[in-house]
Amino acid sequence: MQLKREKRGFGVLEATGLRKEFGHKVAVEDVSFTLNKGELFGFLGPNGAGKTTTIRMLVGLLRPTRGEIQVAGVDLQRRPMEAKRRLGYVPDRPMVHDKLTGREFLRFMASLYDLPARAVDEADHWLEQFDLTESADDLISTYSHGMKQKIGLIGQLIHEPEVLLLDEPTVGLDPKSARTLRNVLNGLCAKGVTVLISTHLLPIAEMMCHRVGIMDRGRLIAIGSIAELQERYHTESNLEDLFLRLTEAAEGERRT
Ligand SMILES: Nc1ncnc2c1ncn2[C@@H]1O[C@H](COP(=O)(O)OP(=O)(O)OP(=O)(O)O)[C@@H](O)[C@H]1O
Repeated sequence: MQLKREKRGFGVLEATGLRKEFGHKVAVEDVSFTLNKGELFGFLGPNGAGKTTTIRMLVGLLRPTRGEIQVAGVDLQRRPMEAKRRLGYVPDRPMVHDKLTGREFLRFMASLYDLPARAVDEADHWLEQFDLTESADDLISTYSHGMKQKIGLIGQLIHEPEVLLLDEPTVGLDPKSARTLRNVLNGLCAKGVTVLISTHLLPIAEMMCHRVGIMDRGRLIAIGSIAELQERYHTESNLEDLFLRLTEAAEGERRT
């Protein structure tokens, strides 16, 4: 399946030569990759590797110091509005408005994307799937962290993005919600949505993702399916062992 997808090679999200400097600090250095239509991509790396910085550049919240980003063929820097309509982004800390109810928040998100009011009614199935129907008319200030994560995600689904990026999406979710999230993401990919998730949960990434990319100290040090990485590094190790081996090897090379 995966090989077929890669041969088809329809790049929906393309990053070329991304670099981000914060003052003298280089947080991201020469990162390039292409994600295909319907692909579930795991973005991995130790703390401080540059994942969030890269994601924030990919969704247009941070301007790259250098490099280009194309979303479904649209240049994010030159045509930001057009590119951003095709994107959904759920940060690790939910960006939701405490003073609104869940349903009011969804109406607000629909208005940002100029969607008709019925788009919110059509989101009822998402509320149902994430067990939020009963609390949809409660103020978000009364929601738990996990509930805020879930309403934030639904707010990013109603404009039907072609590319969805989620930073640490399972943090704060109970086991049932985490499973629902996995099923929802698999369902979106089957419909052709491209999904990038950053996570430290390597068994989850191994189970869910078609390909993974491993960041370390600002650089993308490996990218491929688990089978491709095993072949490339002549091992049958699982993703956790591969991850530790690759990131420790990069550390060793820097020391020598
Ligand atoms: N606004 C900023 N100003 C200065 N340095 C920053 C800023 N944002 C990030 N950094 C630095 O850039 C590097 C990459 O950070 P980033 O948050 O992208 O890592 P990450 O891979 O998402 O880490 P984690 O897994 O811990 O969330 C870190 O060294 C961080 O301190």
